[in-house]
Order: sequence, then structure tokens, then C-alpha cells
Amino acid sequence: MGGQQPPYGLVSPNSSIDDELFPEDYEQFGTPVNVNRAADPSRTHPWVDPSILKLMHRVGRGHFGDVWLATIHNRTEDFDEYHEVAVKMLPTGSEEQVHSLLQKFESLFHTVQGLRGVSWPYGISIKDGKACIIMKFYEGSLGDKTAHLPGNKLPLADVLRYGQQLVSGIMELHSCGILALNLKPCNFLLDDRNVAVVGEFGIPMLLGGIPSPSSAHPYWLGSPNYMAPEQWDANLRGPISFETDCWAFACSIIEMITGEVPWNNMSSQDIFDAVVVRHQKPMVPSGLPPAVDRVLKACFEYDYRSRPAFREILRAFANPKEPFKAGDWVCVREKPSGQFLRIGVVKTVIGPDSVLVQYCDKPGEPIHCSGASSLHLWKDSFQIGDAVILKEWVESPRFGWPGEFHQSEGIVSEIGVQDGVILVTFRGSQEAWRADPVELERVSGGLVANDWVRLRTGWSIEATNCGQMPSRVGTVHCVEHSGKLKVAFLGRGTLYTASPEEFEKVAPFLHGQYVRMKAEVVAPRFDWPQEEKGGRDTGRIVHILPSGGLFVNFPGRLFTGKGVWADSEETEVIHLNEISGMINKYQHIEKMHWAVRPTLSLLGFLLAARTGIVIVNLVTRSLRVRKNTAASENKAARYHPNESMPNQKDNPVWLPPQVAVATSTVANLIFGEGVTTPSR
Ligand SMILES: Nc1ncnc2c1ncn2[C@@H]1O[C@H](COP(=O)(O)OP(=O)(O)OP(=O)(O)O)[C@@H](O)[C@H]1O
Repeated sequence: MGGQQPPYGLVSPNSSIDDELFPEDYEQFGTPVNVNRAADPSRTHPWVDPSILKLMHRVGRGHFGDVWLATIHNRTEDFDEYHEVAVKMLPTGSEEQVHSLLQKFESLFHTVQGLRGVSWPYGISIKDGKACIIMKFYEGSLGDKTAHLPGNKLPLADVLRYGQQLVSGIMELHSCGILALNLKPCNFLLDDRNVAVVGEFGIPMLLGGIPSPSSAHPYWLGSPNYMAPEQWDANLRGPISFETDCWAFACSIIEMITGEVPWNNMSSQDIFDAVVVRHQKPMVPSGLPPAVDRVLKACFEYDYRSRPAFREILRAFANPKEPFKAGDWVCVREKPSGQFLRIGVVKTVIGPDSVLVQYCDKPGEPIHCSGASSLHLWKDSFQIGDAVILKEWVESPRFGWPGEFHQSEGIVSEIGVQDGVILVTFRGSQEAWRADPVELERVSGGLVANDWVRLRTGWSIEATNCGQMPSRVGTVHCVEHSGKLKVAFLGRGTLYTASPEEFEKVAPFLHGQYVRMKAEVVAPRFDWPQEEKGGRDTGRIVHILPSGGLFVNFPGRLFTGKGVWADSEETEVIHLNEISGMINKYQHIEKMHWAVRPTLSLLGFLLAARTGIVIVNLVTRSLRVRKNTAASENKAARYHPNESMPNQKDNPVWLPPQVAVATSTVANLIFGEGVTTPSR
């Protein structure tokens, strides 16, 4: 327990929600449930009677709502008490949305009771048509603290100390499956022992479909200056995941070090353009310890899958000079794809930021890594009992597995503590085979990370936020040790966790493929350009989102803007060899680039011109021969030995001179220098 006790009697089991408001909600919401992290065994549900909550004055104003200092009045036969609390007031929306908010809050409330590094809520009420989340009243926030310091910044040592406390809180939330989503210095609260805790968390998820104040980004999931690219529209660019919190955390740390709010003085539209469209990132100040610099920079990877685990951030903040320990699994990633190049185990820590690593691909030869800036803790290491398979690109495994096991699933039976080499056993074989972990991946039901899958008939997924049903085609984000899959679907916003039985593997979509919206789709998720004749145009995939969303442009159209988003479930790939008939093939090729038609027209014209020239040449040849014979006879008759012969080329008597020159120039331009005009 982190010294955060709710005021006695705060939760009154007999209290009733404002009856005028939503009586049905109370019935559903007021049902007593077990508290799984019992801070106070009497706290069975979070509802607070609005009549005992008195708002005093506002202490903060944020994107999602205002924070008020308030009192809770407890009156019993024996005593009459007032307790100071902080209240975050949130917009509510429709009755249905309030119902959903209360339900989500109840679940959050029970999950986080007793966490040490976060300001867990005392309860919830509804007052003046607003949802009031009741919290402990703290001394203030780190945002308030820095505002009173010269340059609005904190010394690095303080930032690192608060950073560790906050990372611990964030990790606690993540261990309960909760994303913080709105990390920023104003939400880092300081208690009476000067310890920083994570203030508000999960509020964007509570608000779900309740519109934000911005019409440009109606469902944003955080504060614009601190939001990761996938947070701007998680249903499209998501999913949001634990790594999403890395971005805001790193922004907050930079703000506390430099005194500058990231993207200061920029409108949310400009921040969106910078972060999402132009892939810009906040500047990490120079002069930081290398380990801190490394993790902060990694927090700003555009693809959230390449961002570090909070465990790694904690290490860097707690011990910036020696962020790795002997026995740590480390990896080297390829930029920008984020694929692992090498995996190894730290053998010896030599000194500040200098380690000996035993890479699994070079047994017996530890390699010295100084400046360790390219090393990362391996987020997702194997465990004994994991089902594994060779990665698709591995043709001949480093430690030479027999061919019959190349496509088979094995089980990790041992992990080399010294060298990190994995031992894998296969069904029907007594032997254990050595493997470099770089060449292996976890598998479940035949599915591995990055596979494309379709939800099988009979299964369904609900949208996490507002809006349309998610797509049924998505990509596997990871395979858990338990064998469950985490799958990203366009339109869902967060990862969907399920057993592999729910999915079937489908062919992947690839960059550069030509695609078209399926004819049977009547109400597409996104608009798709129409052909002049009425059908759907053919486009080309230029970008694939982690959720399986496609960005398609239309090279066959000259003026169509940048392209459109497409749901892979509604899209089909077009292969030229599957198109029957020359005309159909031509029409398809025409759609692939606007320049096809003019190029073919030009070629046709040139062919016709060339043919014409050849015919003219043939027809006039006999005429020219006859004329030439007569002329040479005539000339010979007049020839004098002291005269030179006239240059035949200078006098193309068979065509008027202008025509001859023009024909020659055009032909040379088109067919090259090898083509000559007809000569005598
Ligand atoms: N539990 C609390 N106890 C004391 N003061 C608080 C508490 N919560 C918030 N505050 C104060 O309110 C200020 C602003 O908080 P608020 O959450 O309204 O702003 P914000 O974080 O910018 O907004 P939002 O979270 O809506 O994006 C904080 O800087 C802090 O001073």
C-alpha cells in the first residue's frame, strides 16, 4: 500500500445515484463485487453519493476535463467529518455512453486498488451532468513544480529519480493490462514524501466514444503534445499498446530536462502533421548519459513494436552507467525495420557502458561492445516450454538441423545461460537440437508473429472504442508464452487476444501489389475511387499499417491526390496472369499508370509513321532509279576531268528539302541515330 487510504466511509453502499439521471445504471453499477486488490475490505463498489460530494474550487483545467478541490462529507451518529479530495470532472455524453463509462470505471477501479506507484481512484459520482472521478488530493504535480523553477526544468538527477518512480507505476499499470495513455508532467503527482506517482490513467479509454473538444480529431486518446503516432486515430493507425506509453513518457522526460513542452505553441493539427504525416520526433537533448539517450531515442520509434520495454527504461534510469547486467538477453536491431540481427547474452560488464556479449551466432567468442548504444534488452525472450519454429527466411539453420525439422514445431527444452543457445526437441525424436534464437520464433496453431489472419466464421470481435465493427482480417502482433495470439485489426484500436482456433491464415498483402475493392462490398469502410465506366478502379498498395490497413494510390489516375485507406478484408489482389483476354489485360495495364495510354498512343503513331516512310520509300525507289540513271547519263555527258562529283546527300532530289530534314529529325529522335532517312 502506498499510503493512499480512501477517506473512511467514502463509499457508501446505500448511496444512490442521482435518480433523475440514470436509475438503471445504478442498478447495474451498484451491484457489490469482490475487490481483488483490497485496500479496504469494505470498498465493494465505487459509487459515491453525489450529495456528500461538495466541489470547492478548480485547481486545474485539462483536455479531458477540470480538476477540482472538493470535500466528502461523512455523517454518522458518532461523527461528522469532511475530507479533502481531488475530483476530475469528465464530460459524459449520451445515457448509453454514461452507462459504458461507469462500467469501464468499475473494472478499472477494482483492478488498480492498492497499486503503489499510481494515484488510484477512490470512487466515482455524477454531478452537474459530469462524471466526477474522486482521487486523493496531492501536494501538486511535477508540472506545477517545474513551473516554479528557473527555466522550468529539473536537474537531471531529479528527473532520473522521478522517472524511476513513474516507470514503476507505469509497469504496475501494464501488469494489470491498463494503458496510462495520458502521461505528462501535469499528471505526475507528488505525494507528501516527494514521491512521484502516475496521476490520471486510462481516462481516454473510459471516455471511449465521447467526442473530444477537437472536431479535427474527435476521438483522440491523449494530450496532443505527448501523443504517439498511433494514438491519433487508434482505430486506423493503431493498435495502441504498452509501447504507446513510451512516447508520452519520453516527451515528459525531455520536457522536465529542457523546460520545453514538446511541439510547443503548435496547434494539434500541426502536431498531427509533424508526428503522423512527416514522422518527426521530439529532439532528445545532447549530453545525456548514453543509456538514457538510447532508450529515449528508442521511445520515439515510429513503429511502436520497435520501442523499448519499460523494464529497459527503468534500467537506464536507475543505473545509466551500467544499464546491462551479466546474464541479460540483448539484441541488435536493424534500422529501420526493427528486425533482430543478433541476439546474445551479456557475459561480463567491463565498465560504464562497456560489456562483453556472447552472441548466439558465434559460440565461444564474446564480443566487446563499448558505448553499447546499439544494444537493447530483448523484450520477448524465450521460455522453456515455448513452441517454436524456424523463421521463414532460414534456409540452413546455423547449427544444422536435419531437413525434416525445418518446417516442424519444436519445444524449447533448455536455454543456455552462458551462450544463449536454445535447445529444441521435436515430437518423435529423443535428441535436442541447438538453435540460434535469432532463427526461431514462437508459434501457436501454426501461426507466428506478422502472419496475416482472418477471424473464422462464428467468431466476432467488438470495437474497443466507438464506431464501426473492426475488420475481420488482421496481423498477428505476437504469440504469447501461453500460446494465445495478440492480433491487430483495423478499426479496433487495441490488440485482440485470443486462441489460435479463432483465426485462419490468409495470404499476406504486400507493398506494390495491385488491388481493387471486392465487387461484393456494398458499404465500404473507406471510399474507393470509381472508374469512368462505373466499376471500381485498380490501385497499388503503397503503405501497410500494423493493423493490416492498406494505403492505396491510383497510378492510373493523374489527379487523384495521395490515395485512399482500404480495409484488407474488403480488398482483393489483382494478378495480370489471372486476367483473361487481351483487351481486359490492356485495360488493366492502363489502370496501373496514367502514362500507359499516352505512351502506347505515341508508339502507335511512330509505328504508323515508320510504316508510311517505308512505303513511300518503296514506291518512289523505281522513279528515283530511273531519274538518277537519266541524270548521271546527262552529267557524264557534261563531265569534265577537272570537276569533282556532286555530293549526293546534299541534294535529295526525291523529296523537297524541308520534308527530308523534318523526317530525318523525327526519326532520329524516336528510333535513335541508327535510323536514316531514305537516300538515293
Ligand atoms: N489528485 C490531484 N491532487 C492535487 N492536484 C491535482 C490532482 N490532479 C490534478 N491536479 C492538479 O491539476 C492540474 C491539472 O490537472 P489536469 O488533469 O486538469 O490537467 P491536465 O493533466 O493538463 O489535463 P488532462 O489530464 O485532462 O489532459 C495538475 O497540474 C495539478 O496541479
